[in-house]
Amino acid sequence: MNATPLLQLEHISLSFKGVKAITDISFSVNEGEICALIGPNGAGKSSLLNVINGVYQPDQGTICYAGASRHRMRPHDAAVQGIARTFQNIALFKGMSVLDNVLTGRNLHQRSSWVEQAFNVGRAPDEATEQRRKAEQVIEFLRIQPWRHQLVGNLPYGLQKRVELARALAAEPRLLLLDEPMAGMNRQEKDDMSRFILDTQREFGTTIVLIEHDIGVVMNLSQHVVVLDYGKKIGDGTPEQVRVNPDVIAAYLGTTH
Ligand SMILES: Nc1ncnc2c1ncn2[C@@H]1O[C@H](COP(=O)(O)OP(=O)(O)OP(=O)(O)O)[C@@H](O)[C@H]1O
Repeated sequence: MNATPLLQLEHISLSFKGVKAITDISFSVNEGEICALIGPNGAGKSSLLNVINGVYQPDQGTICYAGASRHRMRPHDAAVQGIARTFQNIALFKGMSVLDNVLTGRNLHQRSSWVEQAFNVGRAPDEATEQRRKAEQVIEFLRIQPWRHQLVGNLPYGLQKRVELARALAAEPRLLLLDEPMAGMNRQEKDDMSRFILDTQREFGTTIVLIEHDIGVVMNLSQHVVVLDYGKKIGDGTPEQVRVNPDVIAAYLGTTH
């Protein structure tokens, strides 16, 4: 991991029809680190991820990603520049196989035209082989080979979450945004997912920003924790620093969620 920020949010504010969801939030995420966003329900965590990948346009503030500053990031530019994400509610094609879902993560790496693809000529055949090879690599990495030809909708919830991670990884992201990757999982599934997230960081050097409610998981997994409450940042530091921050204890850690 190096200490160069890959992502810097500066004075980001966001409101929905006049109701403030995020107020003046600034923090940096270093290249290669795992940064957890925590905070009670409605604190603004998902909204912040949506600002980072350009789904929401902030009212104020600047996003600096990979050295370029902008007031907003457009979703397509975010994807092209290597920002991938998963969602709180799984966003997969339930009627498609695991492999086909993972292949959709490769779309941005497609260079052949639709005509070449339709007639399987020119660049299309070689490209299809390469896309398939990359998708299979990710499937192997996340140990979902046994289910690769099964329909995603038939898989248990924990596996579907892993397929969603596979699709995001297939895009070969530089910055991976994970919105509650362990929501609804049992302890064993959470341990497995934690291991896959750590393996992703180690194997590919991916920078990861994740939202997670399980404080034990957050403390074990992340090098950096940012705490939000009512749309404001109330903590920012290492897990150890955040754990003893009185504002955080009062607002979040001291309460049952
Ligand atoms: N599309 C929207 N339209 C209107 N209000 C919204 C919208 N999205 C979020 N909000 C509001 O913004 C605030 C922050 O919501 P957000 O979903 O970002 O919080 P969160 O910390 O991710 O919560 P949770 O842990 O429950 O997912 C909440 O008050 C929410 O009701």
